Amino acid sequence: MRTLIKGGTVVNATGAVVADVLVEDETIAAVAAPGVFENADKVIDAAGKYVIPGGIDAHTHMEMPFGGTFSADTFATGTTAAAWGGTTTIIDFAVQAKGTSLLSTLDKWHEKADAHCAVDYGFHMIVSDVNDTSLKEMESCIAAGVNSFKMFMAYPGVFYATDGEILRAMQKATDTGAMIMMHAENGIAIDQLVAQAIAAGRTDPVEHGLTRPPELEGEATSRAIQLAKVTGAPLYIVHLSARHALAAVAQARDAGQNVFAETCPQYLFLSLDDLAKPDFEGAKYVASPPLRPKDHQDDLWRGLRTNDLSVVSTDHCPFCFVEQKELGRGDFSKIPNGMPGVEHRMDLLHQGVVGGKISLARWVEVASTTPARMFGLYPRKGVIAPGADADIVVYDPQATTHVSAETHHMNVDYSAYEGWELKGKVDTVLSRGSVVIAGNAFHGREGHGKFLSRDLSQYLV
Ligand SMILES: NC(=O)NCCC(=O)O
Ligand SMILES: [Zn+2]
Ligand SMILES: [Zn+2]
Repeated sequence: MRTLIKGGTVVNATGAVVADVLVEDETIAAVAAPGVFENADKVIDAAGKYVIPGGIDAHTHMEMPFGGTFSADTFATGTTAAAWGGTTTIIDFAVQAKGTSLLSTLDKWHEKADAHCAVDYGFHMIVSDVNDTSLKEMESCIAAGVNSFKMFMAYPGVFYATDGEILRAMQKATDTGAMIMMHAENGIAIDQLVAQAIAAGRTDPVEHGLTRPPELEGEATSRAIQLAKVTGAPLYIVHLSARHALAAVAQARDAGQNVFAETCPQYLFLSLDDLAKPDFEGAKYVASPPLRPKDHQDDLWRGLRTNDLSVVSTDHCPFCFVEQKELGRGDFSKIPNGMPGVEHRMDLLHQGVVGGKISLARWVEVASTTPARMFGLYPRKGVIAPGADADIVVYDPQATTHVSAETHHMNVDYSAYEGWELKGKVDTVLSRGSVVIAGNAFHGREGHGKFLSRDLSQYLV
């Protein structure tokens, strides 16, 4: 099957050029000057549109157990929503429960995801129980294509790891060539602030933000960086939200350390003001780290330009407002942490292009190319080039995306961006050569997505 994507502006992380893209079966066969290829089984007219590598969302949580409930998207609904939004690969987190093994956890996540995903997917592993067995099992995870391990300096009693445990896991990562991903917030100090707020009767959602001050994200980020330096492990700070943490990352990078960081659209576009919305509405915006005062946003956009922030992922972790966020009415600490977003990352980031905050090429780089490189998928993913998987988005920069819970495809009853009109729209999406989105129709299928066994030899970008 030959598909020709004709006359679009092909945008890679290296720049843009008007070209035709020839797809043969699941793979990009050639990129050439317009008109070079004549015969194809199917022609997609991309004139006036961008032709970009499919988005890679390196941080999602489908069906994730949290706070006595599960995030609301299944792998089927979440990857379908991802496809609608131009994301053709997700990397989700398998979550080790304390007292269980990493390998049984991995089996469990395969059971949830295999044969259900609409686009390709991989896993990171959350290590919440560091001991001799689980450290040894990290090697088996790597052999099974999972070579990035998330640890938590937050959530004491749940996912929290002590500095000693982190140090041991980092040593293992250094020995095996794995990546440590860090949720960097000082959970011990935060828990005290949370208890004090509840005791004082301060129970509204905004307290979630006020009890997790940016200094405690900055402190934990610095501590993680020092532990990584001592052990020699590469470190990837997830969902960085605050300028304090960004400064620590920038300093380490300037000093030549292999420290990387991602931020998320919610930290670029939303703020503590959203958490402060009345009538419990702020619960929709409870995620950790919390939304910050608006003046952090300019620093994050600058970090994206300077590459101190290398990736934008969503941390998609949806909980329904009516039935799930409700668990924390009267006690903000019981609101399930997480926000929906997998469907709108590409469009939201495109607003950064429209507003002159990042270039077109940088949009593609932070949303697709760098996550591919960082997590061992490049050049199979993250680039429009011969030999790459034909994961391609035809993006119309002139059309408008209207965001609403009434029309989105995520399995959640609200949108954090309700009513926003975004400039630009996903027009057509190919996943390994198959058209999964065309105009306003979904042509994909549950089970089309394949598990991606990843190799981290490319992580130093
Ligand atoms: N971020 C969040 O609030 N929920 C998802 C779990 C995590 O990434 O820490
Ligand atoms: Zn986290
Ligand atoms: Zn997360």
